[in-house]
Amino acid sequence: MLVRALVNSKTREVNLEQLLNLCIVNALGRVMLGYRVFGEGSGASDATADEFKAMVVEVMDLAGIFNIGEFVPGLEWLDLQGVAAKMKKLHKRFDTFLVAIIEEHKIKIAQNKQHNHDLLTTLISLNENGEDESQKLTDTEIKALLLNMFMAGTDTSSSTVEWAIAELIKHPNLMAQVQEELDHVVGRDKLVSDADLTQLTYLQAVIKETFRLHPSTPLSLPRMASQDCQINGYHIPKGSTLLVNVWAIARDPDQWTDPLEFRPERFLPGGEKAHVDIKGTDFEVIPFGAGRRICVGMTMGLRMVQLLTATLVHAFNMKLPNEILPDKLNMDEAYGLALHRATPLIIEPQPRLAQHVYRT
Ligand code: HEM
Repeated sequence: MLVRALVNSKTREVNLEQLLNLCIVNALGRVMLGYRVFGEGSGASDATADEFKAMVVEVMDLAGIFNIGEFVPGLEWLDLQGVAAKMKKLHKRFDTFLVAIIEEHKIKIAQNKQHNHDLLTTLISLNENGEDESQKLTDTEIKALLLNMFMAGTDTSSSTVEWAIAELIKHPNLMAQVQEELDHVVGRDKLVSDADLTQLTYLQAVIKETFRLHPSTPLSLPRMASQDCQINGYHIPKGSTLLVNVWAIARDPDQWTDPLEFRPERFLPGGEKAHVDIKGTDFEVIPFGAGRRICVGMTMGLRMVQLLTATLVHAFNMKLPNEILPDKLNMDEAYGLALHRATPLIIEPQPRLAQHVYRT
């Protein structure tokens, strides 16, 4: 869908983030619901997709606001910035969206038309066939689970791909190395597939470096101390909210040489961090968190980011519009719970594979 949408794009300039969001929600939709959520897959603009995307972005922005009421509990009821009121409104919009999806699924199951082994079918069957009451999920719990997965999986994955592509455009020599590796491993007669990923060592290093410099949830997700404890000599009272600054940890000059430089080689054999992975066991880079509440979608998220980045770089050369030079590309970050680019990445894609590849 990604390649088709870019090749068929009516405009020369493409807003990559919008398109990536659509692809990722559709990929999550296929796992969770058994079908694509949006569009017929052509990548054409879709009002429902835009509405969903707007809701996800709004919730991330609202969650990232420094809400005075959360830090001065006496003021919470005043909702001075209107955050709670906006959240409640948004909740209603999400609820309508999800109720429609669940009802449609139930009808299909009742008519025996739901043959996929998707997550929602499993959740509904637990709801209906759970052996005792404690095993049954309510519709509210199912809605919460779906929302949790869609929310946690969409923006995080799409913004990482967008940062990876931006870094590669900014560093044409690195882009050339990734393309060379892809041409060597995959060739120019077909698209890269899931099965090729393990052989794409340089691409994997690029993705790790992207997660290091641009972790999609820079303060991870808030945790609450369940009991009084001491961390590094600091007393943490029970009930405190704790934020782990994943962004700062991965730029710590005591841990990383030239931490602000985008340098994938550090993760390659012989590099300073050759044995460091990003899956929660090496604490100097933990974009998916760590421990018992580590991201549940890590494997899928990582796979999507690798495959989408590889597909874009393999299938297209990418130019910036208006003759902007690569080294002038704006890399500023926007403020919010998720780490977005301050300005969306607009590209002019130019196909670079054999023509027949784009017709499949
Ligand atoms: C690039 C992609 C992703 C990144 C960087 C990411 C990052 C994170 C982080 C940092 C956390 C908090 C972990 C902690 O508290 O230690 C988290 C939690 C979570 N993620 Fe992801 N995530 C990604 C993709 C996904 C996907 C694709 C899904 C679903 C299919 C997903 C579902 C979740 C859920 C449900 C939680 C909450 C887990 C819990 O505490 O119960 N994530 N993610």
